[in-house]
Parts: sequence; structure tokens; C-alpha cells
Amino acid sequence: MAKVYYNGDVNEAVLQGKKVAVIGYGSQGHAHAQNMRESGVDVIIGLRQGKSWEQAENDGFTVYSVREASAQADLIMILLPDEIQPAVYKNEIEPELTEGKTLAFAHGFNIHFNQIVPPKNIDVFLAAPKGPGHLVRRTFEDGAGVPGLIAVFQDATGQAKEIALAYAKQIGSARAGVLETTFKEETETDLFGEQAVLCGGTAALVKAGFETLVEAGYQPEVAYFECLHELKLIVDLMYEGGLEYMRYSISDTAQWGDFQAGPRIVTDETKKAMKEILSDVQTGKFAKGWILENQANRPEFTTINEAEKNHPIEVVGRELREMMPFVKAQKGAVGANN
Ligand SMILES: NC(=O)C1=CN([C@@H]2O[C@H](COP(=O)(O)OP(=O)(O)OC[C@H]3O[C@@H](n4cnc5c(N)ncnc54)[C@H](OP(=O)(O)O)[C@@H]3O)[C@@H](O)[C@H]2O)C=CC1
Ligand SMILES: CC[C@](O)(C(C)=O)C(=O)O
Ligand SMILES: [Mg+2]
Ligand SMILES: [Mg+2]
Repeated sequence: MAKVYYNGDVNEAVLQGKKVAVIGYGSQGHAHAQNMRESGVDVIIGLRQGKSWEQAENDGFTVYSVREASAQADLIMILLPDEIQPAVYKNEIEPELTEGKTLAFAHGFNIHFNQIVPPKNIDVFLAAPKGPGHLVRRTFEDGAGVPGLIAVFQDATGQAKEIALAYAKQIGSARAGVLETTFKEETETDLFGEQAVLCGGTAALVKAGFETLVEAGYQPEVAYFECLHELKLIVDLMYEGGLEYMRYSISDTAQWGDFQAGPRIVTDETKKAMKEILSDVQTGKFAKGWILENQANRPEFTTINEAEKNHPIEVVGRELREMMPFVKAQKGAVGANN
């Protein structure tokens, strides 16, 4: 079994006396910054003027321009959207990367696909929580953590791995378990997982199930509860005890249906499509397409995004969630009931 690092395995002293600049205060940024501050780390925030700047100040952080925060910090964690990172890095971070500093990421995309090429005399690592930022924060507040990966790309000081582990501990990941990986493995598995299973695969499955029921004349509200709302409850059981615990909790009728129908839904064709998706990630075809889409100002992304917001499952879901105050998205977020 792979070595898993927990709190007791980590030497947090390597971060003592160091100033950490978290660049970006979005999903991951707010969680890393707040968790580290509560762990006793000296954290500042780097941003442009705007919504996040105001939020970070309201949350009690000292906020600087990205250039100024990078100048002041010993460790710079880049938590900007992947597609924005290369330009901000070139203009505002790279000029401040003096010898001995540390540059960090939560996802390996820009290093692995050569969109950011750091100088050789600094440490470069990633600390990637295996979960969405809002849960990185919420789980930490609950006294637990989201598991994470660390990887070292450059070790100029000889301490890069220790620093990466200490960082992972301070954001809460070592409460749940931290694995060492490479930038290549993190980038390729993360992109594959979010496309084929976690986001792309699941969203397509949920929509197809909903559409099948509604097209057959069933009420959209019933279809929503069956195919979307209840998915969380089923996944919670998998999260707690794997497929076996989920199957222990459901009826034997459901379990028999699971064994019979599952292989008819995820067929050899589906597996073939998954292999093609993985290949597009590995060859860089996906990355190239995403970079070009951004250079063209995201025409396809924007069109699909608008259409998806108006899908009947979203329309009925918004209405139903209004009636369930305990189902809360992060305040102010799209789809939130508050
Ligand atoms: N989302 C997630 O849960 C996960 C993300 N990651 C990785 O973490 C990194 C961050 O992703 P994520 O948290 O989703 O990002 P978000 O989109 O949530 O964060 C965007 C932040 O970047 C700021 N920003 C955008 N453009 C600029 C700019 N030009 N200059 C300064 N600040 C800017 C925004 O500020 P403003 O309000 O001004 O727009 C905002 O604070 C990525 O590498 C991603 O792959 C890894 C694991 C999970
Ligand atoms: C699953 C999507 C993710 O990879 C994540 C939350 O881990 C992301 O890039 O947001
Ligand atoms: Mg991920
Ligand atoms: Mg990802």
C-alpha cells in the first residue's frame, strides 16, 4: 500500500516564521487561507481589486496586489483559475521569485503542460486537496479534513517535500491522509476524474435519467428527487463505507437492480469513451483545446453554460430547493437558496 502521511508524520516547523501569500480568494483560496490562519500560519492574500478583495478584507486578511504579496512572501500558493495563471505569473509573480522562495499550486496543469516555467533556484510543489474548496473549509471547521496529494517539481532547498507536507497539514489534509504523487499523475488523474466520473459523467447520467422519466410522462419533481437529490444520499453511503455499505443500506430489490442494470448503462462503449478521454488528457489534446477556447474568449464554454442553466432539471430543482432550507449552497453562489 502507498505511504499515507497523517498529522503525526509531518514536521510543521519548516513553515514557522514563513509568510505565505495565497494568490486568489475563490473556492480553494478562501479555504487554504482561513484553514492556515487557524493553524497559526502568517497568511496574506494577493488579488486584483474586486469582489474577492473585499471578501478577503471582510474576513480579516491583509490584501495586496499579486505583485506586492509575491514580493513579501516566502511561499506563494497560486489559487487563481488555471487558465488565468500563466499571464498573472509572468507579469506579477515571476519578477518576485528570488532564490530560496517556494512556489506552490493546488493542481499541476500549468507546470505539467509547460504554461508556467519557474526559475531553477526555487522550490516548486503542489498540495492538492481531493475535494471542492468550500468543503476543504467546511470539513476543517468540523474538525476533520479533505485528503490531499503532494508532489515536488523542483527541490532547490532540499526541504521542498517537508514544506509541501507541512502545507498540506496546515490546510487540514493530513487529518484525513496525504499521498505523495507527481505533477503528471495529479494532473492527468484529476482531469480524467472530473471529466469522466465526478462532474462530466455524473452530470450526464443525472440528466439522462431525469429526461428518460420526464419524457415517459412522469412528474419532473419526482424525477428530480429520484435522479439528483437522492444521489447525494446514496453517495454519502459510498463515502462512509464503500459500495458494500451502500448496498447494505438499500433494499435487496435495489441491489438486484443495481447488479442487473449497471452493466447495461456503463457498457464496453462507455469504457472505450473513458479510455479516449484519458488519452486526450495524456497527449495534451484536452489542454490545448482548453487553452485555445480561452484565447478565443470562451465561445463554446459560454453557450453550453447558458443552455445548461436552463435545463428543466435545473428549473425544477431551483423551485424544490426553495422548500428545503436545510439544503444550502454557499451564500451568494449560483443556485443558492439564500
Ligand atoms: N475549485 C476547487 O475546488 C479545486 C480547484 N483546484 C485548483 O485550485 C486552483 C484555483 O481554482 P479555484 O479555487 O476553483 O478558482 P476560483 O475560480 O474559485 O478563484 C478565482 C479567484 O482568482 C481571482 N482572480 C481571477 N483573476 C484574477 C487576476 N487576473 N488577478 C488576481 N486575481 C484574480 C478571483 O478574484 P475576483 O473576485 O477578483 O475575480 C478569485 O478570488 C486551480 O488551479 C484549480 O485547478 C484544485 C482542487 C479543487
Ligand atoms: C472535481 C473537480 C475538481 O477537480 C475538484 C473539486 O477537485 C476541480 O478542478 O474543481
Ligand atoms: Mg480535483
Ligand atoms: Mg480539477
